[in-house]
Order: sequence, then C-alpha cells, then structure tokens
Amino acid sequence: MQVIYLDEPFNKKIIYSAPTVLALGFFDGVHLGHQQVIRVAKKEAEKRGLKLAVMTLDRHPSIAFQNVPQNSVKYLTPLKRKLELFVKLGADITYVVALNEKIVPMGPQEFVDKYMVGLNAAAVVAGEDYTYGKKNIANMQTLAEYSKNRFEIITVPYLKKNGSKVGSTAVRKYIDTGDLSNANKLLGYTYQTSGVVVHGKQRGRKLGFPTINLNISNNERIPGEGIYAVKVTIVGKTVLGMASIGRNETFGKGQEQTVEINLFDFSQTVYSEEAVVQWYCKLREQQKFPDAKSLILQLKKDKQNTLNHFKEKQIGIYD
Ligand SMILES: Cc1cc2nc3c(=O)[nH]c(=O)nc-3n(C[C@H](O)[C@H](O)[C@H](O)COP(=O)(O)O)c2cc1C
Ligand SMILES: Nc1ncnc2c1ncn2[C@@H]1O[C@H](COP(=O)(O)OP(=O)(O)O)[C@@H](O)[C@H]1O
Repeated sequence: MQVIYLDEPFNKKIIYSAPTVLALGFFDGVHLGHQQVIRVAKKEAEKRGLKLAVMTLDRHPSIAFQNVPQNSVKYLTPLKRKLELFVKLGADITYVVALNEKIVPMGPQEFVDKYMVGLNAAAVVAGEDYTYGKKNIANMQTLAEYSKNRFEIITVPYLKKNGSKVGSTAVRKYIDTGDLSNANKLLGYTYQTSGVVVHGKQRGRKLGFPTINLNISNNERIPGEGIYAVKVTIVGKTVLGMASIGRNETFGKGQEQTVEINLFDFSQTVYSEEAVVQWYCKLREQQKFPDAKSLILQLKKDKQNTLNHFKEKQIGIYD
C-alpha cells in the first residue's frame, strides 16, 4: 500500500495519477462499521478495475473543530495501526491529510474540488454520517451538489448490532470500562496496543512473577485499570500472559499508573524491545493487598484464570 501525506496546498505530482475509488472517513478503531465502508469501496474498485484509495486525517477532527487539546486525545488506532488495518482491507493507497490551520477554514466546495476531484476519485464511498467541514453544510446529503456529477457517490448506511449503531464512541466506552468482550465484538478483531519495555522497580522477579513494564504512547488508548488476560508478541514470539494496569497500591499510595505483564512460558530479558499486546478479557479489579504474600497467592489464581479463559474460548497462540 502506498501512503501519501497531503499538506495544504499539496503538490499535484504526488497524487496517484489514474482514477480511483475513494473511501472517506477518520476511521478511529477501523471497527466493523468502518470495515463495511472500506469493503463496499473495495468491491466498487474491483468492479471498475480501479485502485482503492482511502483518505483519512492525521489528527482527530475534534482537535481542529472543537479545540480539544491534541495531547488529550486517546486513539483506538494510532496512524501506524490504522494503516496496517487498511492494508488488510485491501487498500492500495492511503492519503493522510494534515488537518491543520491551512485546511480547516476551507469551504466545502473547495474541499470537494481539491480533495475528491483533485485525488482523481471516480467514485466516493463514505458512511452516512461523514462530514467534510461544518456538519450542517458539508455532509453526505449535500455532497451531490458540490460534486457536480464529476464522481459517483456511494453512501453506506450505519451498521447496527442489537439495534444500536456500531461506532467508535461505543468501542471507546467498552475499552475504558475494560469490557473487551463487547469492544472486540464491535471491532471485529481483538483490540491491540503496543509499547516499549522499560525498567520497573525490579520487584516482579522477587515475587516470582517478573513483568514487562510497557511505555505506551500518550495518545494510544489503553483499557481501564484492572487485571486482564492478554496475548503478547515480542522478539518474534507470541505468548499468553496476564496484564495489570494500575498503581500497585499494595506497595504504597499515589504511585504512577503502570502497564505490566507477566508472560507465560517466557524467560528472556527484553528491555527496550517492542511488545504488541492483544487484550482479551478483564479478570478482576485492582486490589490493595495487606502484604506481598497475599498478592502472590492472588497472582497464582490470576494465572489459572487466564489459562482457563483461553482454554474455554479455545484460543491458542496462533489464533
Ligand atoms: C496479573 C497481575 C496482577 C496484579 N494485581 C495487582 C493488584 O491487585 N494490586 C497491586 O497492588 N499490584 C498488582 N500487580 C502489580 C504488582 O504489584 C507488580 O507487578 C509488582 O509490584 C512488580 O513491579 P515491578 O515491575 O515494578 O517490579 C499485579 C501484577 C500482575 C502481573
Ligand atoms: N516471564 C516473564 N515475564 C515478563 N518479563 C520477564 C519474564 N521473564 C523474564 N523477564 C524479564 O524480566 C523483566 C521483569 O522483571 P522485574 O523484576 O519485574 O523487573 P522490572 O521491574 O524492571 O520490570 C522484564 O522486563 C523482562 O526483561
């Protein structure tokens, strides 16, 4: 997949020169609803013998349009992850548009001329709630007016599950409360984050449960505090494990939140390696134990519960 970054005013030479089918959206999470939009676009592209291009933005629209501070946004899929998912969905090209002060004041007609016609779109595919500027002006209902018959418009209706819309907001709520089972149902894949292994307090090995402590980028969304059954890919291996997101209250008050994982069947030293974590299920809440011994007893139970979860769901390391 070719990734093309567009910063207003972009140089026309960097655009893919033949007509494409263009799927539009911010696509945070690339959940089942988003997947449906991109699949419809892929089919249309195949029908026409054209390449599929996806257009997304380099930052959440709320930063540009609602003055939400950039460092307070927690993405379900930071750009790198989003691009991986677009590849899986068969995108040939992704345009990443810089949503900066140069593009925000642009009116809908100019946006359509430059970022739809200007990207050689033969057809544009988006979900019914897609907007390309102010909601009441630049929506899928008004797109026909601005397109002036220069491309076809395909609107994909909301995907619903149990009567409600499959959307990023619902996924975020589930992730925040640790309800991975429901989050993963809406995503259509197991939620994944990544981080680099950093040094902790070196207490884990003394407890008999060493943990990789992960440094996770500030704008990546991690589940709410609690204990989780996870699968981790690190140094080319994939293993099961149990993760703790919390403040290790057993060892004192007011500590910083850590994300740490005890890996099963693993004994390598892996500081500064990247770990990719798949989040399956919340096992319990964080607890303040009276002493280390009680925590160790609980960790043994957590391990058994993690193994039981994977056994019940028949999830192996290759699934
Ligand atoms: C599966 C799991 C569950 C944990 N549960 C708790 C807990 O309920 N309460 C707590 O204070 N610490 C809990 N911890 C965190 C341990 O306190 C922490 O891993 C230990 O202090 C090691 O820290 P270190 O990596 O800085 O050496 C848990 C850790 C793991 C891996
Ligand atoms: N099974 C395992 N699970 C997690 N980390 C392990 C495991 N075996 C060895 N390690 C290594 O040990 C380190 C964790 O030991 P620990 O005493 O918890 O130290 P720290 O507090 O620095 O994380 C990890 O960063 C990793 O390099």
